[in-house]
Amino acid sequence: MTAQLIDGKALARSMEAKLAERIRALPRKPVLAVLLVGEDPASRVYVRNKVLACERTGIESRSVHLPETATEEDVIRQVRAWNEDPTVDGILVQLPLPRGIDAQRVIETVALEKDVDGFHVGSAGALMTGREGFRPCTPSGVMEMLESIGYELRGKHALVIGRSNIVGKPMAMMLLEKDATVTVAHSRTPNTKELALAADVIVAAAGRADLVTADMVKPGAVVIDVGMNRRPDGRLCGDVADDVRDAAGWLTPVPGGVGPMTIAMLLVNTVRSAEMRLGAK
Ligand SMILES: Nc1nc2c(c(=O)[nH]1)N[C@@H](CN(C=O)c1ccc(C(=O)N[C@@H](CCC(=O)O)C(=O)O)cc1)CN2
Repeated sequence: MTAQLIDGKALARSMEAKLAERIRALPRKPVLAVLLVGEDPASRVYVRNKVLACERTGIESRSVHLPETATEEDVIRQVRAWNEDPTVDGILVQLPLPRGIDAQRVIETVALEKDVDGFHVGSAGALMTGREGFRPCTPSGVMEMLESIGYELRGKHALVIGRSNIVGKPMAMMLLEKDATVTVAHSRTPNTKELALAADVIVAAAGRADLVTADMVKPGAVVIDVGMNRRPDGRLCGDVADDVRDAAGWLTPVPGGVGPMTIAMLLVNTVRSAEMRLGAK
């Protein structure tokens, strides 16, 4: 069996086109404020891709780039300024932040109604209790990808590998909300292979190349690769080994899978925030 690929880039582009239409119906462009701190090369790429996606869709992005030497107070001052600016609909602080800056404190400073990353504890609580709120972009993108193939999660066994606040935990909540039976494995889980072999859906989000191999995958399973790693030769790869193509039924590629969908969902959240602020929804 060769897995069918779920093309995240194509799905993201079709979502952008629909968003562009919604934006044209608004009295002004939605505004996304983007804060990058330091010189992390990957973060620079992601922020650039977000700004480009905003341009394609008709969202105004306002970027601020603070130096590596910026203090936590510098970062918080910038976030507070955007909180108070009524023309800003969404605030994004690119992670990771440089060492010495308490990322959680910065995230909690973002006004809940502008938390388009969905990382604020209030947004996390809303997700946990099934209430309305902004949801983290990567797991939301994964849910869109599953929906795009018409996958019915009810009663299925889903394994999430990774327990981060921005992917693993919210991913588990969203799968649970759709009536999947969810297991979360992590670095201390002794029997990840056994759990994976029993899973209909595997979401690999541990940040380790080749973590999921073909011998861990039930034939026909859906395998979602959230990993973003670099091989020693510089090539980008996910957490899922190449040979999984021969075992899975569906597979997301890296690049061109979950990454572009993460950005698309950020745009969705930003447009939704603008619509709420402008009374359009
Ligand atoms: N504030 C946030 N910080 C981080 C988030 C986030 O959702 N919000 N998630 C990750 C990084 N991330 C988004 O910022 C992200 C990662 C990868 C991609 C992407 O499109 N990747 C491309 C390949 C890009 C490349 O060439 O390197 C792909 O997969 O095709 C988008 C967003 C951590 N930080």
